[in-house]
Amino acid sequence: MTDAISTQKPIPVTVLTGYLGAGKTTLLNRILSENHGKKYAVIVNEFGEIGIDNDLIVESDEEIYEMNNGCVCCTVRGDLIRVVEGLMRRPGRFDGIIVETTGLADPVPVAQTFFMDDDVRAKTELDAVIALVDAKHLPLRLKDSREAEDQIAFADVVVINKSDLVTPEELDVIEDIVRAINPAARVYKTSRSGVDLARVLDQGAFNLERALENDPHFLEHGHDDHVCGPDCDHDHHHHDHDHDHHHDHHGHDHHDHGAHNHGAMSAIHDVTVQSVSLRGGQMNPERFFPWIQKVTQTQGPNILRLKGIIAFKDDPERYVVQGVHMIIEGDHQRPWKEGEKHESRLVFIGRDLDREKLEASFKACEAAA
Ligand SMILES: Nc1nc2c(ncn2[C@@H]2O[C@H](COP(=O)(O)OP(=O)(O)OP(=O)(O)O)[C@@H](O)[C@H]2O)c(=O)[nH]1
Repeated sequence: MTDAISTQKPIPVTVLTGYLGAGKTTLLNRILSENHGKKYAVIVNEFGEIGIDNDLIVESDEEIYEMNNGCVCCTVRGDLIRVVEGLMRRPGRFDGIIVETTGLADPVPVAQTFFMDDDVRAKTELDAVIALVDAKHLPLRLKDSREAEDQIAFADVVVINKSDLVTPEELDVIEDIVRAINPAARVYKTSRSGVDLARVLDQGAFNLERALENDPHFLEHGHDDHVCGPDCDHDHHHHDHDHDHHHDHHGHDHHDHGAHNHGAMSAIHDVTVQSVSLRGGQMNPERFFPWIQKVTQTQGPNILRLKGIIAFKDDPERYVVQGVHMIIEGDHQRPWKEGEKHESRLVFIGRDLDREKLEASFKACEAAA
């Protein structure tokens, strides 16, 4: 038995990184939907406590493991090792592992995970770190977030996404910027994360030598304080330890691998980013749509990301709303399932958000009983 495991080919691991809203889940959904004959185990990590990301992943047979209680690049790294070790105990079940990190994560510690633990190191192989870039918002991001630049710098493959939102000239400038930050990466330009999957999966692209050139301490243990600090918790302002992750949807094999965050915040991460999670009942669309328009128009610069699942009164389907700064989009997702609670959830991630005001005005969009 042990021999059977030890002679197994290492499982390739793809890390999806990229700032909030750049298109990681869109790419993940393509990987899960396209007919490539392979099975992937997916590990998702998100920022914000009410677990909406998982609801935005397409239904598939794949097993999805979520880690919501902190950022994968710091507090939940031990969890990542445990999840991967658990997966390794079931050889043959899947062909690869995909890790979708939060938009605020530093990919370096995530990549290190696959070299740190002997067991994980023996059985997995970091295949490639893929960074998604939002072509429209990159210039802004480089001004306000070190994470955005770090993600590009460390990637093996950079997918410049949302090319539909910029002119061809602007897109060329974005490509130049990306190549200046990371001359070694393979770069693709897409909309809707429509890169050929053969260009992102099974790349054998992760280059340890380059990682060591960039950071000679890459393989050293106890390296955490390099970027994150041992106590880092992005969600520090407001984490209410709401562990209700709606485990039953999609019929996925969900595992809550939440690490509990203790202690003080590291000063190195972008501590100005906070999330505000709202819950409400059934909404009146005539109130909700003008409200969300107004919020994004007036507070757009501060809203790095918004996403929600809205229950409209008398609507048999769930409505998904998503946004990055002023750009929002929404659509029906699927019918409410029998017994599923018709409630609305909305998460804002950004800076200087007025929690009380958002809460009260969201509540005011509820439909009369
Ligand atoms: N216009 C346009 N919108 C896009 C494109 N790709 C994705 N989007 C939209 O951008 C929003 C964010 O996309 P996601 O794939 O959820 O981004 P993400 O990186 O997973 O976001 P986080 O997990 O919150 O960091 C969604 O509303 C997408 O539908 C694109 O190429 N063009």
